[in-house]
Amino acid sequence: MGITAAVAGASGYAGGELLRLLLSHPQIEIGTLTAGGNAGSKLADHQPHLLPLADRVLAPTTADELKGHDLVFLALPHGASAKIAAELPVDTVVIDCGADHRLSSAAAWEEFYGGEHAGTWAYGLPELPRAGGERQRENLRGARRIAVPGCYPTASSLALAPGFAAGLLEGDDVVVVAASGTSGAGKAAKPNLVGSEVMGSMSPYGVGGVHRHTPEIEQNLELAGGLKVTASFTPTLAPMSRGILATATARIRPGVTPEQIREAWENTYRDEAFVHVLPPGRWPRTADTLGANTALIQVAVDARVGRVVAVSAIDNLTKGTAGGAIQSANLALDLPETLGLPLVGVAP
Ligand SMILES: NC(=O)C1=CN([C@@H]2O[C@H](COP(=O)(O)OP(=O)(O)OC[C@H]3O[C@@H](n4cnc5c(N)ncnc54)[C@H](OP(=O)(O)O)[C@@H]3O)[C@@H](O)[C@H]2O)C=CC1
Ligand SMILES: CC(=O)N[C@@H](CCC(=O)OP(=O)(O)O)C(=O)O
Repeated sequence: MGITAAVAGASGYAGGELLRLLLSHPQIEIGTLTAGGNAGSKLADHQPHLLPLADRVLAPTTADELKGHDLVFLALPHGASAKIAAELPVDTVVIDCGADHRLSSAAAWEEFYGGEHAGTWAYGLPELPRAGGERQRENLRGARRIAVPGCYPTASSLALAPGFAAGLLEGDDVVVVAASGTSGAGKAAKPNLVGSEVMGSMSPYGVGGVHRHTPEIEQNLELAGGLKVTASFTPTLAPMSRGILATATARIRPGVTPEQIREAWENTYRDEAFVHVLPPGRWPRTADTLGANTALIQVAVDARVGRVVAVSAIDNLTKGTAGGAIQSANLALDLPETLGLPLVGVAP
């Protein structure tokens, strides 16, 4: 028998995207599917696009239901995964799409999320360069507990990490402004997310350094550069269902040339299957990443102000959640990292 995977939170957006991708994964069989209040209903009531699984009945989200699989994906709200994971066998590969285990600093957790920190797991962003030359993927091979990054940190960290890894940027003045599609907020209805409020309008939220992805972006850039990073992060909501466009800037160190910047970005991702630095003059668009496990990146030097401007586009549900989760699962299970993951999106 092949590798079996359970998906907790199968009725949600992240769970639905996990299942869409797992349905075409050649080595993973889909096992138990669970939900919260919707346990007992059929998957088709929540994910009508997943026809091959339409008649599957959602089980309650308990460790007993999830046990007995090689792999468990948790696509649950923050705070729900730590308890479940603690009850699963230590040799089960558990991939948490939520935030509970992303941060290494308990103080940062308490400041931005509140409550007790549940502990730190291997961070699931394989392409992240680390000071010293390694990639984060080295920490994911054979791992049994993996924390999937937040969608904004995936886009923002991949955008700026090459400059930090090459020692070309100052860490004290990072600014990130990013726009997200509404699926980033999950399925639960929220008054500011109904169509009539979102259509034809863009709006900021979490302004003033309070969004909980801020310490995660800083943590990643610190790993890449080996120096302290402080970032100002502002998220905005865009009238689209999927996609993130992050514009990230930082001060360039004295004496660094535009050629060094270009070379650092191109060298960092030259051998990566999913992360692409576009040719000069072409800019990332969210539409070009839809449904694909890709991150598209471009970088420019704003010489007047001595800053680098890096832009990245991802699909928040694919590379930003479910695709990234499966990429990390492949590494944990010693499968080819790209197995079952789409490089090609849908257009227009
Ligand atoms: N959406 C995105 O772009 C991203 C999401 N994530 C993370 O993925 C996780 C899931 O997000 P998303 O799919 O968007 O959220 P949704 O609100 O769309 O789905 C949440 C899922 O969790 C289930 N659930 C809710 N409460 C409980 C509970 N108390 N116990 C058990 N199951 C419960 C829901 O079941 P039911 O239908 O029964 O309520 C549903 O299946 C979150 O941690 C989120 O932060 C990470 C990166 C990006
Ligand atoms: C548009 C929108 O609301 N997006 C979510 C981020 C989604 C995501 O990556 O995050 P978590 O796994 O950390 O929840 C937000 O800003 O809270």
